[in-house]
Formats: sequence, structure tokens, C-alpha cells
Amino acid sequence: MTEELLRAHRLSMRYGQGEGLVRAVDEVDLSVPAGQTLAIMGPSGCGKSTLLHLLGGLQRPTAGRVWLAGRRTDTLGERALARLRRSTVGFVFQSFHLMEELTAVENVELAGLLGGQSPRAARRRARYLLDRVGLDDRAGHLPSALSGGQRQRVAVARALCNEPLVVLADEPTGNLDSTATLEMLRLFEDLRSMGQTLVVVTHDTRIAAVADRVITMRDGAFADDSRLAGVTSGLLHDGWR
Ligand SMILES: Nc1ncnc2c1ncn2[C@@H]1O[C@H](COP(=O)(O)OP(=O)(O)OP(=O)(O)O)[C@@H](O)[C@H]1O
Repeated sequence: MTEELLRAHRLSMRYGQGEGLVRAVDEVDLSVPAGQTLAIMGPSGCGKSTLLHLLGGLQRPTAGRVWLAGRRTDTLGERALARLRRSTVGFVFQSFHLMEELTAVENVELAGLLGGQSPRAARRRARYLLDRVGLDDRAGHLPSALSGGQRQRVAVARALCNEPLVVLADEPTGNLDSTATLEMLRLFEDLRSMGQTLVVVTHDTRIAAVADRVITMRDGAFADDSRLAGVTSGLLHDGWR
């Protein structure tokens, strides 16, 4: 049986109350098996980012349960949750979130150091991953000297630094031009073929088109959940490890 990496049961996130109550995520049930590439789509404000944050343990739900790599996270203490997040999840954000005063390789390396790698191992892995995302010649550059697409590739390398079980990406191409978006698309296809579990919130139908499964949200709930038959990768490949 395929391992279940993410699970949500009647997961809810509400903001405000009374007239101002917003059901950002409304009793969502979800199971994401290892190796699946899941795209979450839907109109602005339907709850995609909130759901991603709840799944990755960046936010606590107001109701319901969530499991990450078999561990329930909605009841986990802050420190244990931070540790679990660091060892199991790689995040990629629309606005990159790189440290501006660190070079590309240092940005990736820092994630490894925080994840408990030795300085040597973290540097080696950072260089390897920058090479894999096609940025070996930019390793010593500060983010300010990189294009948006290059910054996002650094962010993907950083997300992979601790060999996460799942990569969660929140509109990773939202700030990119079409050439950089296509590069990111190729990168995600590559990750998918390596069996990397990936959940991507996106408005871009090209990204969604390479996913195994596409969920469309509306008003905090799932309006459509389509699994594209026969394309689930499920391959476990050590090419990126
Ligand atoms: N901190 C907050 N306080 C109050 N309401 C919030 C908060 N964060 C999000 N919301 C509301 O929750 C709903 C879902 O927001 P969310 O950002 O998850 O949507 P989204 O689908 O990711 O939107 P977009 O595609 O524009 O990024 C929206 O109505 C939003 O205004």
C-alpha cells in the first residue's frame, strides 16, 4: 500500500465571527499518498493558501485534524511541530523568501544547517542541488543579482535541502514571466518523475496540467477533485537524494 504523507479530516479554518465570519477552509477531507503531484486551483480567496499552510503546519486549524507523515500536527507543541516541519516539508513561496544578504549557495546551505546537517554536508548538498536546478554558475551570487526565475530555482533547491517527504509550493510561478514559468514547469516535471510528493497551489493551468490530481476549491471547500488516470508516478528514484 502506498504511504499516506498528508491527511486532513474535517479540516477548518475560520476567521472573525458573526457578520464578519470567513470560512477560509471548510471541513475539508484530504489524503495525499507518497509520490503524488497535487495541484490546488480555484478563484482568489477560495482558501488555497490557507489550506496549504494548515497542511504544512504553518497555521493551526480552528477545527478538524491534520496529519503529516503519519503524525498528527494540529495538537503538536510548537517545538515538536517546527522540528517535524523541518525534517519533512520543503516550502516554496510566490515571493521566494530568500535571505538577501546570503548568496544562493548560502541560502540553500542554511536550510541544511538548520536541518542538522554538518557544514560540509550542507555545502556539498547545496552545490549539488544548485547544479540540479541549473544554477551552478550562480552559486556565489546574491539574490539581488538573480532574475526572478533564478531566485525561485534557488528556493526550490533550498526546499529540497533536507530531503523533504513533501514539497508544498504556494503559487511558485505567480511572480515569474513566461520563460521562467516554463523553466519552473520543467523542474516540477523532473521532481514528479523522481517520485517527489508535491502539492502546488497555482492559478497556472500549465502547472496543473502536469499534476496527477487537480483539486478545485470554492468557498473553502473542494468543488472538484479530478485524478488523471494512469499518470500517477509513484516512482521512487534516488536521482535527487
Ligand atoms: N489572517 C486572516 N484574517 C482574516 N481573513 C483571512 C486571513 N487570511 C486569509 N483570510 C481570508 O480567508 C479567505 C481565504 O484566503 P486564502 O489566502 O487562503 O485564499 P487563496 O485562495 O489562497 O487566495 P489567492 O489566490 O488570492 O492567494 C479569504 O477570504 C481571505 O480574505
